[in-house]
Amino acid sequence: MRIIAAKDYNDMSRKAANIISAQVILKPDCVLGLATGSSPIGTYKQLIEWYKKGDLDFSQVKTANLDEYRGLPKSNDQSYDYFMKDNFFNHININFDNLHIPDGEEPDAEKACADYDRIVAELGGVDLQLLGMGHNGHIGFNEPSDVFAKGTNCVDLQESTIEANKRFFASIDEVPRQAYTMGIGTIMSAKKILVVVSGKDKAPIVKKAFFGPITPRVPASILQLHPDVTVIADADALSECEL
Ligand SMILES: N[C@@H]1[C@@H](O)[C@H](O)[C@@H](COP(=O)(O)O)O[C@@H]1O
Repeated sequence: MRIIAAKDYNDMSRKAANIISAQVILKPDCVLGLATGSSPIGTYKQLIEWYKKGDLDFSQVKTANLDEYRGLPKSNDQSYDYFMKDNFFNHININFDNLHIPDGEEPDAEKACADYDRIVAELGGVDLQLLGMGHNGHIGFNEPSDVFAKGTNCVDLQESTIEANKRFFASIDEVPRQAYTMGIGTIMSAKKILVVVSGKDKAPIVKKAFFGPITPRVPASILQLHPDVTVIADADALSECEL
């Protein structure tokens, strides 16, 4: 695991965008695993800027997103489908047929999860997986648990996650209670993983996840076992670690 110290959120975002750009330049038809949340927004902004300058071509890139709220229509501005279009896909020359996100509108959880596992398998796996991390160490929406989930699964969101995400909804009652998420097994099978993390509020979990014991109680801790993980964290997020 490489831990790269960034000065601040913008520096973290530029460094992460550089790594994604290199992936797209080296393999124009790569499969990017993408994430939502506030952590990767700056990375997407930077990639859009470089695309607009003519430095990047996404026309052959395929994507697979980590997760989606169960039961939220795609048209809802808090769905991850909407988020990805709004923050990234609508601004680059990506082919919309090549975009994949778990189907939050599919009420049959077993079907939604099996379909998504099949889609990711058909893509031939993920070349570069971008990840943020929740305050409890969740990746995608894989919440702390007794086991590491292998494939796509339907999760009950923890109170702390609902609390953290309520800022995006009109009220806490509107935050969905469940989500479909790519499993830890699938995340771990990505060829490369890039984690972006920033802010003082993430400092305790950064220490636990990347320097503590590997346990499903801190889902991101399993990344310590992956052969090619780069964590880009800003000074605040690293403030409790001795590097
Ligand atoms: N499902 C997403 C995760 O993929 C994301 O990593 C996490 C952290 O979000 P933020 O980057 O806003 O702290 O939030 C959500 O719960």
